[in-house]
Amino acid sequence: MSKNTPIQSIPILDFSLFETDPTAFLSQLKRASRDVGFFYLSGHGIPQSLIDDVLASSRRFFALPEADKLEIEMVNSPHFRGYNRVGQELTKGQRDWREQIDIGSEAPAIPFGKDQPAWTRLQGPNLWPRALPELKPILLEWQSELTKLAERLLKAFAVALEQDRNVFETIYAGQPNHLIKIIRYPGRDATGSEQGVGAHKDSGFLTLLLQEKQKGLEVEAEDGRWIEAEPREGTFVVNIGELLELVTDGYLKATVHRVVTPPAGTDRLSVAFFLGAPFDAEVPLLDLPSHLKAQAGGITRDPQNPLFRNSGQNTLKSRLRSHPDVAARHHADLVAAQTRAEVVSAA
Ligand SMILES: O=C(O)CCC(=O)C(=O)O
Ligand SMILES: [Fe+2]
Repeated sequence: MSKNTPIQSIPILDFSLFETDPTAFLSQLKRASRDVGFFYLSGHGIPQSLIDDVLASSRRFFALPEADKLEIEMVNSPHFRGYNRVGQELTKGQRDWREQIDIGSEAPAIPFGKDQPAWTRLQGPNLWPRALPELKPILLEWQSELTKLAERLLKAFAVALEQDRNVFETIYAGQPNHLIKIIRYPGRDATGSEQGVGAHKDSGFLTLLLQEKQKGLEVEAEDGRWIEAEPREGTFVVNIGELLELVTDGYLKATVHRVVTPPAGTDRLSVAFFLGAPFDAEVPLLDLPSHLKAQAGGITRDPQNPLFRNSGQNTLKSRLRSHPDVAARHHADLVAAQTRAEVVSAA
């Protein structure tokens, strides 16, 4: 961490440089993801036409009559998929003033059974709105394109960390585990609250965030100031999740961020893609070369938020906390067990 030079802004990285001048790109990547934990990514190769389709169909979904949206309400899904009304999701126990759809990997549900690990309940079908059939094909293409982009980024991280470029293969090989959230933050007049989403770190490996036009995302700097990550056309905001921090023993940084409710009379649209690890994976702890190890700060342990090396257990912990209505209706038996879980030792 560069203690002497607190960050002022979020750096912009051009991924096409990885092909033309890998040494320069990797040094920018290391710096950005170690000092800040956040960067803009341009030159990513995702077609603008697909980006436009995703944003336009997301807008059309939120404009549907409420009854059409409630048809796919998340509380109907034991797998935490579907629509949440404004104020239904919690961050650290406080309401987030946003409406959203959660879309995960498409896979058949695993029948519940005593001998199954609890995370198997996370796997299952998505809920798609009947009133907007275009959403499914567009979002499935988005899943596939963003998974490939995240895989390319993880390979760049592997090389930057002086590992075999396939060291993260367990994360993206087979059926990768990802979650898309399509989010709309209503303006202050509609919410009466500042909290679009409360301050948090992302729990997976990598997050790729598409922002429409309205700002609101803020990143916490070392000195406690909040730095705006306003939308920049043609870019994604990329940030490190807690699992990538864990596997690098804190060399890469999961940074706290939040979204502030947009001004009265406006709203804000964003589409987040979270790459996790397959639910049955144990995340690898990397053996960094000594000169990198010397700069690894260790992970931040929070007794209120234990980190598990098992990906499914980790995801389930986050989902049960964020969606108490789904937890109460479908997983009451797990809620008590959750609190007895142990903090992982990264040693
Ligand atoms: O909507 C955004 O800009 C960010 C949302 C976010 O941080 C999250 O859902 O984890
Ligand atoms: Fe986040």
